[in-house]
Amino acid sequence: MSAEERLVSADAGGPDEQVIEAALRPKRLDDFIGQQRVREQLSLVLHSALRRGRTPDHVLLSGGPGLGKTTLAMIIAAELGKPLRITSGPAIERAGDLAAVLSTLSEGEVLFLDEIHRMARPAEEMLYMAMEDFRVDVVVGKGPGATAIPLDIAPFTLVGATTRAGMLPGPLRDRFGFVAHMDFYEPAELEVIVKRSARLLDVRITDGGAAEVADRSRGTPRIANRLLRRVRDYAEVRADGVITRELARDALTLYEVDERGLDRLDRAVLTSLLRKFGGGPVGLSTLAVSVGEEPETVEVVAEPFLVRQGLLARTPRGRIATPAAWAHLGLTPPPTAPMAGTLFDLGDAVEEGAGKGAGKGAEQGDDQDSVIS
Ligand SMILES: Nc1ncnc2c1ncn2[C@@H]1O[C@H](COP(=O)(O)OP(=O)(O)OP(=O)(O)O)[C@@H](O)[C@H]1O
Repeated sequence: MSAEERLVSADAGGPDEQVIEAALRPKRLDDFIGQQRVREQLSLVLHSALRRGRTPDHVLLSGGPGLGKTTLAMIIAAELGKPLRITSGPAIERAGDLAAVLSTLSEGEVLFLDEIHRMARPAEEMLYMAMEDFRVDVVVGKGPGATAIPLDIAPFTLVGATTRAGMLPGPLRDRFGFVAHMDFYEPAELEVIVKRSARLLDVRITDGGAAEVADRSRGTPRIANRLLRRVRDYAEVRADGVITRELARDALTLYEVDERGLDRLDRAVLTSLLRKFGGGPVGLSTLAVSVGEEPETVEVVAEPFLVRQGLLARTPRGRIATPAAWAHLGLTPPPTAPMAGTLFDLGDAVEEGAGKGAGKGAEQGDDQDSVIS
């Protein structure tokens, strides 16, 4: 099962979903829900630049998919009253691609560079100079006869977005005057987002209905909006169109999204770990075979959320279930289960498992490169 096929995937959906997402985006900072510290800090950066009549510092937004980075980039342009140009790291394969974008920017324009960590190296170096001096060197010709022609560009604000801040080279990160880390949202914040989206989609929802959708949305607005649309379908076909808590619960049970936001794959991995392997430790490949999936799918698609929820830990000896996993699936751990009846320090287990080269004599070699995402 790929990430795109999952209702609870935080990755962007197809073109149809993107049209709906665009309609649901808050347009101004005041409408942006949650991320209070980021919002306040950003508001200061933007408004002080506006008062001074200068372009604000470049902004780096880091955080998982679907948390609102694109939305914030659009809001930044709107607050500044400037146009927004959108491109992405993978679209910039050569320095010339970047030069073409930079040289056509108008004064004060906001350039949104999504997935900035995936930009080609030579383009990255060109970007350093553009960010600092609003100038690029365009190289004409090849070999010994090549000449660098300096080209002035209009002062602009770069908004870079990345899901992997750790992969950005230091010199690039240092050129951003403001770095914002976007966290997962609290259920109460998601509840407000769900209600706002329901209003825009002309869907009737009770407080309880919104809370139920929010609780199952894995801390991510994109997932909340997607679940809301599926629950709306259910409400329209099977009921009178109003989303109550009970209806949301029934609908999401039908879509196999449980009360903590786990879906069928997550639960299959967890169930197998508990029922077939007594809670572990078990190696990634063995666990993946037991649920009929590729190891990569289990590792990339299912595990990060299970780890985040404190249900599964990656250790040098393999994957283990935490006491919370037994409780979530309503099962009693056997006395031999890892850490049964003890207080479980997830932090230690995670760190051991994540360390490079950790666990040379690990029970399952396929767990050694695991990194907690
Ligand atoms: N704080 C928020 N308030 C209301 N809606 C939000 C908020 N954050 C995100 N959304 C909604 O969630 C959806 C996804 O947001 P967005 O595209 O900005 O995420 P992203 O972080 O850029 O994702 P990706 O990394 O995949 O590009 C949009 O429909 C947006 O309206």
